[in-house]
Amino acid sequence: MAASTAFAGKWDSLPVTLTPWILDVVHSMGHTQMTPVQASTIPLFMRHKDVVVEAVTGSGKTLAFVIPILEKLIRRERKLAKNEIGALVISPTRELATQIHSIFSLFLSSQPSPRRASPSPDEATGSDVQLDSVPEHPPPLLVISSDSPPAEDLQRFLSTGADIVIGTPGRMEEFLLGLGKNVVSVRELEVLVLDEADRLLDLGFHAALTRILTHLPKQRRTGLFSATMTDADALSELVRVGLRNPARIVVKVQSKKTKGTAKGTRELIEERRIPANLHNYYMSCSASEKMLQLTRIIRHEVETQGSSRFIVYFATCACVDYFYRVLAPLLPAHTSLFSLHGHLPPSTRTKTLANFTTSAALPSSPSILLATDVAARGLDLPDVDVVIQFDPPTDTKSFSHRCGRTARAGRSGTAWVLLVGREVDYVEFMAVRKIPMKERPRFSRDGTAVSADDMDTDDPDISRVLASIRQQVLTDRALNDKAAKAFVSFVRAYSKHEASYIFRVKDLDFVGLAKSFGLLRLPRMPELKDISRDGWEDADVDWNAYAYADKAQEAKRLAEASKAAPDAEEIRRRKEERAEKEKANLAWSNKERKREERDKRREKKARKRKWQKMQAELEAGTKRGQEETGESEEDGDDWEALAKEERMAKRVKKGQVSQREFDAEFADL
Ligand SMILES: Nc1ncnc2c1ncn2[C@@H]1O[C@H](COP(=O)(O)OP(=O)(O)OP(=O)(O)O)[C@@H](O)[C@H]1O
Repeated sequence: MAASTAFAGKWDSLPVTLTPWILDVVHSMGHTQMTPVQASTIPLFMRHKDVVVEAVTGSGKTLAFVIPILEKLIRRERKLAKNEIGALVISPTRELATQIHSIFSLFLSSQPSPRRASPSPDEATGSDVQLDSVPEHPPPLLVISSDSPPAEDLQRFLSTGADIVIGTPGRMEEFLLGLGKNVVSVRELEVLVLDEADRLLDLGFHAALTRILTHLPKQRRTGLFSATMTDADALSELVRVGLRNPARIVVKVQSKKTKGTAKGTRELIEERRIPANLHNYYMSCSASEKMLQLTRIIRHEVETQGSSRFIVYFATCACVDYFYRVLAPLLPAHTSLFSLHGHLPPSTRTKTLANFTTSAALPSSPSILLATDVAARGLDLPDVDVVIQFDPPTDTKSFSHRCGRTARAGRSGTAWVLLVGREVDYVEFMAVRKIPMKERPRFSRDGTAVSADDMDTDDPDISRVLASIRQQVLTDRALNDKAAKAFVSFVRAYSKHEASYIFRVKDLDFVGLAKSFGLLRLPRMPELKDISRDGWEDADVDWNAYAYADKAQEAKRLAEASKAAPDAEEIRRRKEERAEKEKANLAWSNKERKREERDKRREKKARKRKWQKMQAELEAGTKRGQEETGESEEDGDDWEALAKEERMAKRVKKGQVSQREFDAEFADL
């Protein structure tokens, strides 16, 4: 079905009636009307239909499955036993699972206290009547890879008797089929939801999901949700094995576009896979200018748009880790920086997200989260004004998910992506996928646009940025390690781009890129072996004296350096050792060569013997063939092949065919 992003009516217009306290919670969230995806999905999912739901980011998909799950469990005739679960939600990241868990918790903590129909005679006479304070529906359980062991999931389950379990695939499998196999009963399971289903498959959880699906009862309802539900083979396979005759719900966004013609302007309706209120921009600049333009976009957004909360996406964990350490002096004063990536411990990730979400971001004191794709999907971070993709994502679907962290639930937002050189072809690539982008020119120092003609003029601020980053790197050798690691990881990630005909390592401007990273020298890596180093200058560094800020790390470096510095005797010994090794290698390779030659000779002899034997058999067989009848087709083929071989052997003898051609033809005989 197609729908606009406008709201789709009040909650009481649903063809199914929601439980009053559920409706109260929805209203208390400030949601007076349903979004289109909620209006389409809730009645179907509540009415025992499997669903595959694709709707743009920030369109309210979470409530579209949370409400039906709660309604189904509330309406059960028999209460679930303590070891039974009624619903499962699986999501690809712990952050997203935690967010979904908190929404279920909000609902379940708002359920009315259970009342007994009439007090028992004892209670009626007693003055201190004890009402049952245990809620009818226990709080949900979260099972994610975290700092606690899987056994604790089970302990918490047994103590709360949760009906709804939310988790990541690996930990969920452990909970249901590993440690919890004989404890957790899925007999009564009514609903399974796979949130960000396509991502679950991209991350390689197909096998784990299939094992979980097979373990669950068949009469359950299943829902698949995502903003990018492509018809990938794996997804179709999942739908085939996990869903029964599902309803496919696709909520499309339509936006108006004015087109100028000779006769005036015309309004066109454009279908897009990003929110209608998202301003989606791209900027084309050189590699060395990327960092400078990033800082100028932020400044522009803060000063002219009043933006205060940003997410900046980088290609790898190492890039986030490094730029988090060196970016601050280039940003507006009083900026709070946060970093989030998959190599951080779970507890740090949780804390960072909480701090970013609650930081008092104002244009006078902006908050910027530097992140990898771990923060691309599903996260509902409030009031994100701007998303900047410093590096376009390797997975093309991530593009719309990253942009979708802003412009959520009808709010407006802005997204930028920085593209270098032929990467601008990405604009067309995304347009075909209904993700349109508008070009924005580069910013000059005073914040005005730089015309495309000035593209090649080197901005003096590029070297200022480079100098500023280098200056910081020089204060701590650890930063140099991080810079090199980030650079190498960037190049490696670049080679894995899905749109590989656009993002080609061989097109990378390594020198410009290295400048943008503020490198002190170019790292040793195969990709850089044959590049031109024009325009590159190593920083003037005394590498022996360049120290780690961390005292223990520096002491270790010095100790290793003194061990590593060889005296004359040691140099002579190493030389001899090397010569010995080379000799041994030479001897070994000679031996290897001789062995190969011997093997080849043996093979040749064996082939010859085989051929002679077959020739003899052929002669005998021809005689027999004259006496017998009814050869099988296969036998016939064999004889034919042998005859052909004999004919060809004769031609080899006459010099009409080379031995090599003969061998190639009959190599498998
Ligand atoms: N009916 C509604 N009215 C107004 N706001 C709503 C409504 N339903 C949900 N929202 C709000 O919209 C925001 C986005 O919702 P949600 O996170 O469910 O989106 P989503 O479609 O799952 O996005 P994504 O694809 O990025 O995961 C949330 O802040 C949520 O509180």
